[in-house]
Amino acid sequence: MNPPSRHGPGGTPPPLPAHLAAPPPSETVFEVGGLSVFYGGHEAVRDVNMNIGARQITAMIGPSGCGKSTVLRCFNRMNDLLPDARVVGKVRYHNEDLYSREVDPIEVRRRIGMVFQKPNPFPKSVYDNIAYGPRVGGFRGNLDDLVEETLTHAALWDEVKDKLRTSALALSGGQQQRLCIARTIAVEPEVILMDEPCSSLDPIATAKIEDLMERLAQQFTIVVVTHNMQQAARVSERTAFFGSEIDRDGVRHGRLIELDETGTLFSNPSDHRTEDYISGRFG
Ligand SMILES: Nc1ncnc2c1ncn2[C@@H]1O[C@H](COP(=O)(O)OP(=O)(O)OP(=O)(O)O)[C@@H](O)[C@H]1O
Repeated sequence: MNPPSRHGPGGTPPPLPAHLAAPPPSETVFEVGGLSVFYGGHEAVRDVNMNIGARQITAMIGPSGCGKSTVLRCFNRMNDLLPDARVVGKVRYHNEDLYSREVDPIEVRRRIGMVFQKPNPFPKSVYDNIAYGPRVGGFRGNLDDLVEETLTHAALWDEVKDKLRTSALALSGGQQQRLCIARTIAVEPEVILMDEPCSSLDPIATAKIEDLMERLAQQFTIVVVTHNMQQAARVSERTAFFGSEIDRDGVRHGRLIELDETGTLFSNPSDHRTEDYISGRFG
């Protein structure tokens, strides 16, 4: 006997109330329009247009030198720190111009944290790596509690709870990277940018970071640059594929070729360059 249809005796779904019929509008955190970045006279990446949705992982993939890290650094104005870099176009964060004169880049980097390719803990104790940012930010609560909560959140507490006063540099590479992620979330950012966070780690340490990323994405918006396509496929909801083009005068610049839901981008890309890259024919 067939189980009773959830749609009622006729099997036809009743129409949904209007307010449920449309998918909820997803919140956009970053809106990028006509973004180009120059290093001196060299246009590293040209005319990028993309949106980043809240509380999901967006991966940026593509061959070396096509501008992924350059674009990632635009999301928290890290390119400001490079004297030669010039950013043209629009980067809006919650509908505010991130590059407006009124915006304080230090506050931008607190709200939009960054984790780098090579773990770079401060040469301080495990405890102080976490406590440093909140202390500088004037945190007035119980620091011990904050350190424990943050390390627990970063899935590191059990491994380091007896080493809180030990130098962070004595931890393994994978632990150091999770400590750097913990240090980033200790100041309660909204966004975490990750630039190839697993490239120096072994597969077990990589798996732990990927698990952590998935858990953190329930609370934080994550944008990750990765060379590892499997990693992009495993962790991200959306993937941006960057490639490059050569203009008439023979100069190469990076381009965003395609951005889509990760499943679609890998199974049914709309641009042949994406397909060539993911099938290993290029890059
Ligand atoms: N600080 C810099 N000064 C000058 N040129 C730079 C700088 N950083 C990057 N570039 C150049 O900008 C272009 C894009 O580099 P970027 O590092 O953003 O690419 P990428 O896609 O992240 O590469 P990779 O995957 O190798 O990290 C390259 O031609 C690179 O040489």
